[in-house]
Amino acid sequence: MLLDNFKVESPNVEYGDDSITSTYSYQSTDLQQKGDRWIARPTNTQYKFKTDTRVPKLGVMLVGWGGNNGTTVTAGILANKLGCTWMTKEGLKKPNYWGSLTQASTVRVGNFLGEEAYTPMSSLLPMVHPNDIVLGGWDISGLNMAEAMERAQVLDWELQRQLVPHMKDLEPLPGIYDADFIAANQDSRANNVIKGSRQHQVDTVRQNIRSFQADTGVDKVIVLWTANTERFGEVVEGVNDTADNFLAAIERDEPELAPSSLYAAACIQEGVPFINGSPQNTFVPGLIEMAVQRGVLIAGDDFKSGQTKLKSVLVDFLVGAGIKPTSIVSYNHLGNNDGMNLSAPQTFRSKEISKSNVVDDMVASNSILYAPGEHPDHVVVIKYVPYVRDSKRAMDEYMSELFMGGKSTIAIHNTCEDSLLASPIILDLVILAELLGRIQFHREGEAAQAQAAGSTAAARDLAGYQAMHPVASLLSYLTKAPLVPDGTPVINALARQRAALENVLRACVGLAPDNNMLLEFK
Ligand SMILES: NC(=O)c1ccc[n+]([C@@H]2O[C@H](COP(=O)([O-])OP(=O)(O)OC[C@H]3O[C@@H](n4cnc5c(N)ncnc54)[C@H](O)[C@@H]3O)[C@@H](O)[C@H]2O)c1
Ligand SMILES: O=P([O-])([O-])O[C@@H]1[C@@H](O)[C@H](O)[C@@H](O)[C@H](O)[C@@H]1O
Repeated sequence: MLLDNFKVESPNVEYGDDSITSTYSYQSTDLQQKGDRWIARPTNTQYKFKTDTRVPKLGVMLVGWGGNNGTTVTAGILANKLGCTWMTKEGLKKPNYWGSLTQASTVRVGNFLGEEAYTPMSSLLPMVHPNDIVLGGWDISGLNMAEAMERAQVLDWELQRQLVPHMKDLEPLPGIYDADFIAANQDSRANNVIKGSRQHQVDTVRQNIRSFQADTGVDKVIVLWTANTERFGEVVEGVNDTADNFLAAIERDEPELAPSSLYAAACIQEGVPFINGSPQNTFVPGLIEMAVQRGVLIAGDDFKSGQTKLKSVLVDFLVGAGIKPTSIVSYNHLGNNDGMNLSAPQTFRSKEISKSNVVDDMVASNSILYAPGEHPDHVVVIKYVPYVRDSKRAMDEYMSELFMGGKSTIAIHNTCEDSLLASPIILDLVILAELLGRIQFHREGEAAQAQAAGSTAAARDLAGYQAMHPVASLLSYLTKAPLVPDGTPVINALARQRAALENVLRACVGLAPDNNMLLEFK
């Protein structure tokens, strides 16, 4: 059963005019080693959460707006907003937001008279609705969104035809272009670029953001990178290793500053969240320091949309079942511009890294199966085959060792329009990033200590509440290579990632995590 009108009544939650406050008892475990024995002590920490329930008018500026993902997410929002339907050989199609965690997934609330009861994830806390998002952005290719949507060849023409009048006047702003960071085959489309020094480029992007907010009247802006995958940038001492060095390096026009990092620097200086949907190391140490100093949300890297998303489920299942994956080969070919850009070794390497590291946490979780330093063979292959366009063909082979010397081979073939997988993820990233910006918390005792210590206003408000850490690891479910605060665990297992996000949202309305024990029925 689906509960579409849902509210928690509890002494632990209060629904106010502009906020929801909750008291949450966070259970964890304190581990200590005593000789050759480990002692686990359950802990119980009282948290208070406060969620501002005033949902803003959200503006989203996409870097790479004219790409397959950018045009598809734009078209998807318009089709839903306009209620477009279109006929195909399979019959009438209607718009939806399937593939979006926030818009099309549910959360178990409990059991009613023996029937499991669920509510839409979007009903847990007030969130931006995708239909209300105002889009803009930059692209080094000057095509308007209607022309770019046609170039992308993702959506049925019967739908595109209806959307052309609504997209032909959507023009991408000139982008920051540096041929050294993407494949040479992208140069021919770079006809819409910001000329001049890197300082001028950053200043221009900052002005673009301010003008977009003023012209559209949006309350908040979030910028998301869905432009081409860049090569990994070098971390250079004195250039991009600290916030101050990064800003000075821009002024000196240092060449080893990637366009994606320049956009991010512009956003962080404008106090605008920046999300990286590609695998390159946009967030060099200097940018992370800048974001943390200024309390600006950053998140990434690389949308987790298809082959890797499945891998973060399958390997978790195998290792969790005590089966030992020993060889993982992930091959795919695709024919879109992303695939063309990835046909260059330096950009492919960025993607190879993000697609390969996704099993590390699961392998490390089971030392019964794996000796120290042991891990499965893991190969990633991506080939560019123009004919298949956006319809990626993924073939995976998982070999594992079983009971008594047995072997298992799982072979998977997976065909999908890559942009139809990524577009809902783009929506989730911006909707959840906006929501996280409205959630504050404090731990028992900390608020008083902070107030006594006269904590800086930026760190806490008068009631002692503080914002979530600017490095938004809660968005890990949506990324292949989760960006996490220094010294914190990188979790790739999809079920754990989803549980972390869902349980924080539940805590904000005073609901405990779903422990799945169903003791009432045992
Ligand atoms: N399923 C998916 O589609 C998926 C999954 C994970 C990651 N990604 C990543 O998302 C990104 C976009 O994918 P896509 O299929 O839309 O690619 P695309 O090539 O169709 O679109 C990228 C767009 O970015 C523009 N661009 C490149 N550099 C730019 C810059 N510096 N400034 C502004 N615009 C710039 C290009 O002109 C192009 O229009 C890629 O990096 C891809 O690896 C995609
Ligand atoms: O999300 P996923 O399917 O594992 O990975 C995808 C790759 O397989 C594909 O080759 C690439 O073009 C996409 O950008 C995406 O990264």
